[in-house]
Amino acid sequence: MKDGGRLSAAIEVLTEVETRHRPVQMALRDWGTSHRFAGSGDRTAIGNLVFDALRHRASLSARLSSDTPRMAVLGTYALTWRNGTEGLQAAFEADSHAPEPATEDEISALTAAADIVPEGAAAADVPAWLWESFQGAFGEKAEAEGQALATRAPIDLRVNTLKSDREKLLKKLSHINASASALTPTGIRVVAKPGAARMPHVQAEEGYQKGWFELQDEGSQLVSLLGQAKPGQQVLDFCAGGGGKTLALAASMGNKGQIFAYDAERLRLAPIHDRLKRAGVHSVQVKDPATTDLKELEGAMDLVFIDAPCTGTGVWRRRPDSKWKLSEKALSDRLEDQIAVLDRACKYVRPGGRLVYVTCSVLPQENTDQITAFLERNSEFEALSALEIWKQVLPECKEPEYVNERGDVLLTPATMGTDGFFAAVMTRKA
Ligand SMILES: C[S@@+](CC[C@H](N)C(=O)[O-])C[C@H]1O[C@@H](n2cnc3c(N)ncnc32)[C@H](O)[C@@H]1O
Repeated sequence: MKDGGRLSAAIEVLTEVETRHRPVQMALRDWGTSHRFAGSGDRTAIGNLVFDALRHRASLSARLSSDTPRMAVLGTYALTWRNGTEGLQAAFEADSHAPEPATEDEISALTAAADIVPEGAAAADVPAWLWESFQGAFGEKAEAEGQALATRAPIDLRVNTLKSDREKLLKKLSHINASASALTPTGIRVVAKPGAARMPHVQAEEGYQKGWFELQDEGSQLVSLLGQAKPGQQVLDFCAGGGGKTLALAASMGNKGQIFAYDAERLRLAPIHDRLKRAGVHSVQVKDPATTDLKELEGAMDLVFIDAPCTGTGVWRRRPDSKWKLSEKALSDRLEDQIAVLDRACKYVRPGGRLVYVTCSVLPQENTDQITAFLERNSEFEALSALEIWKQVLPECKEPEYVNERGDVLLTPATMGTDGFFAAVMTRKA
């Protein structure tokens, strides 16, 4: 396919996503199934156009004075991908599968857009109703933080130290331009490429199949380390889901001790069994909520790790469609979930043990405010400084820029090059 056909496909897919509210991955997959002639390069280019259009949906609408999927895709190709209106017109002319050629009005809007600088929520590509929260979190840097959340994310890998080491893996992965991560000692990064470029399929690598590494954002790796999980400890991963943090905790513990991996939704736990096997982890007991309660763990855990259900505003780079789907109702539901999870999970911490609360959100309501309210409700817990723990476990690493009075930390793409992650550490008074 040429670029004209790819533009046409991207408009079709984005229309499906926006008018029929289809999940973007599903809409892309269905398009691929009904257009079998499209090669993998075409699918990548179409996906990149759709994802980039979603990442910059608000700023494109403001700059182009149009909300249509067609203009969002044309704007992505001409402006974000820097092909210009000439490049766009050339793509129309060179391909009989191209969409309807751009009208004069469309070309003038695209030309004028180069000089239009949106402000506030639109400049930051943040939904307008969340702009106040963004400003609360970041003040003057709110626009820059929103813009960083609208960029493409790298592929981050966590070296599984139970089976491999970073030097060895970097050699094995040199053909995909993998390099050592800047912040974590066990991280490997493949930087994002622009335009229609394809990222490597790391799950096809021998090292992935053999469990030498896991796919995990560097921010997620860093907050896992703040648990300071040690060999021989008793740990409850209370919102274990697919087990990303469980695996990181097991590696920190050198496979020694016991991790109980629990999640309220048993289906979310399903992938964990294969992942544990592949990673060679044998220190984890999966606790199925349908068949077990956690009574015997009450007051007995050295560490309870809460990777809380949240709005996921910190991972908008990877899921740009979720940014525009998020509603006030969903935020208030997640806030309720977080209160329930904190109040339930804290019962399992032994006196003197630790409670770690993590979200992949940057909103103060889900982070600082949630911990302030928890500490007010539960006087037997007190805060520890996550920043001080950061300095102990990551002595070589740059420090997070956003740290609240308690020492809770917030990582962001703009400041740390990671997804957005918040972490607070507390202890049960002995
Ligand atoms: C952020 S996800 C966990 C991701 C996972 N830890 C990982 O690293 O792959 C949050 C999880 O919390 C779970 N959850 C929501 N409410 C819960 C509750 N009341 N008790 C326990 N888990 C809950 C959800 O099912 C979801 O799997």
